[in-house]
Amino acid sequence: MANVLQCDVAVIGAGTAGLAAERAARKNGASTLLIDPEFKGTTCATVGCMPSKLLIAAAKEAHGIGRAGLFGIEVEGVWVDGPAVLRRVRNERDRFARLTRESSIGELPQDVTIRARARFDGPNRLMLDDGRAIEAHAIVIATGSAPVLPPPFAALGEAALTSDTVFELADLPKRLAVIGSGAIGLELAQAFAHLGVRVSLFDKSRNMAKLRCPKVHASLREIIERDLSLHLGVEVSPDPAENGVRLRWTGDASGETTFDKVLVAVGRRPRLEGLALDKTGLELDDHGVPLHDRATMRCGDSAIFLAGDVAADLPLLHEASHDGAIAGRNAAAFPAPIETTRSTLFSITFTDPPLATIGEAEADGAITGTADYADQGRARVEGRNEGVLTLYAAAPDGRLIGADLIAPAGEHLAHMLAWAIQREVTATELLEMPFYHPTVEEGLKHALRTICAARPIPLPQDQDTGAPAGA
Ligand SMILES: Cc1cc2nc3c(=O)[nH]c(=O)nc-3n(C[C@H](O)[C@H](O)[C@H](O)COP(=O)(O)OP(=O)(O)OC[C@H]3O[C@@H](n4cnc5c(N)ncnc54)[C@H](O)[C@@H]3O)c2cc1C
Ligand SMILES: NC(=O)c1ccc[n+]([C@@H]2O[C@H](COP(=O)([O-])OP(=O)(O)OC[C@H]3O[C@@H](n4cnc5c(N)ncnc54)[C@H](O)[C@@H]3O)[C@@H](O)[C@H]2O)c1
Repeated sequence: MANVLQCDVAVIGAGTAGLAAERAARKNGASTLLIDPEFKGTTCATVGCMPSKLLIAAAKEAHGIGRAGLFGIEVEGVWVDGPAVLRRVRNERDRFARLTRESSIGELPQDVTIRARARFDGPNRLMLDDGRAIEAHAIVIATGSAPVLPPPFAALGEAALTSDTVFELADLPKRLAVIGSGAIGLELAQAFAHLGVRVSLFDKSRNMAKLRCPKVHASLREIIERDLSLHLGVEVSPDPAENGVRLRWTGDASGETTFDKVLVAVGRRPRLEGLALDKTGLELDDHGVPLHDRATMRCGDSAIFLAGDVAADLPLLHEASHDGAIAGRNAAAFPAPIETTRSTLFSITFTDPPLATIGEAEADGAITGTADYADQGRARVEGRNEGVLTLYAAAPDGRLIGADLIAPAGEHLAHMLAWAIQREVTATELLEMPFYHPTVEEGLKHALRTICAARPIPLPQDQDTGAPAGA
């Protein structure tokens, strides 16, 4: 039996979710094993959040210099050193990955980490690719997700990039096609465009980033079309060409052009292949993902839990980390279920300006209020006067339930709104809060007052209903 390891909780996958699950299970008194073939650091640090934000940071600097003329500042002789930009992205990325390995992974107790690939051999038993087996009281699956690369793009070889390979480029391409206008497509297409790459962005859908508010979508479209060539509602087919790729598109528009590289950002699939889920007896949904309860992350009435992107609920970093904490705690407490209230749904896409979707858009009798940032005081001062914010509130009291926005300082506005929505604050109550002048937060007042006027809901007593210059 030397080749059979025993533990209370086995966690498959040492990404953000798996590390959180192992930590939570151990903190709750369980003996744990954490299995990963590589332990190379998380997707976030190696090929996800951090390298993408590093590229965006470089793009922001380059774009800022281009805007200096607006303020009467002339800058000459500027050029983008592509290899240097990408070197910094990789150097900083490698530092984040190393710190993750040294702290989150390196400081785990001895004998917790198992360097192997796992698959199920029964609901409580795993087989490892090194020949060993693990028997566990409960098991957490935290194997993450991988980019989808449809066969016609896979056939292009090195000319087709995904988020796994794009940060390895030695230099910026001259002409780049980006397929998919979700979070990855929008962020990277705009960043490359701001770094001087000629970018075309394609999507088969007419709606970018699954946006709910048509006004916010129209504003996003206007902003994106300033930077690059946008083709929505098209089917794209690629062919290899000398030194690149020939793309043809048909649908709402048609055309063909040659690009040096194609970045494919058409979504990510949960990494479930090779896990032999058939040995678990779990019920799967249409996409092969085990049915599970987001309040406990437990799959049916089994001792198996999901955490992170593999659950395919909300493939976001803070959700992966929360999933892991919930799954690990519940796995340690198994079979006693501990229900957790999930936080307000919330995603930010780091375009310039940032785009965010928060909470719910629709409810019976939902009221909306919109703020336009095209002429908002502080936004105009900064030369960043563009964007739209739509707030959703529930009848009858104007409780805030959601928002869609693309706005200057949008990531900060989005946090403030997500926190207010989670606290079930009403439009009246938010208007009672102090608003400093001149700030982009003042732009919210118009949307909040529109919501109050729509019902009508009382405006706060003793508050001026006017507006200071440009607010
Ligand atoms: C380009 C990009 C940008 C992003 N930007 C953001 C952002 O700005 N903000 C945000 O919130 N989110 C962002 N995300 C999403 C975020 O990175 C993910 O939601 C998060 O990293 C998922 O973590 P995870 O633990 O589920 O998966 P991972 O970190 O991928 O961990 C899964 C682990 O499982 C291991 N594994 C797989 N199969 C097995 C097996 N059979 N046996 C053992 N181990 C296995 C893998 O080796 C891996 O270590 C971005 C993603 C991408 C791709
Ligand atoms: N800032 C962030 O939080 C951030 C950043 C990057 C990624 N992420 C996470 O990573 C996930 C994956 O990102 P993503 O952008 O790859 O996926 P996505 O699901 O967000 O968007 C994919 C897009 O590709 C389009 N598409 C699909 N097939 C296509 C085809 N054949 N031709 C043309 N268009 C096609 C879809 O219509 C959709 O608009 C996101 O859902 C997000 O959760 C988050």
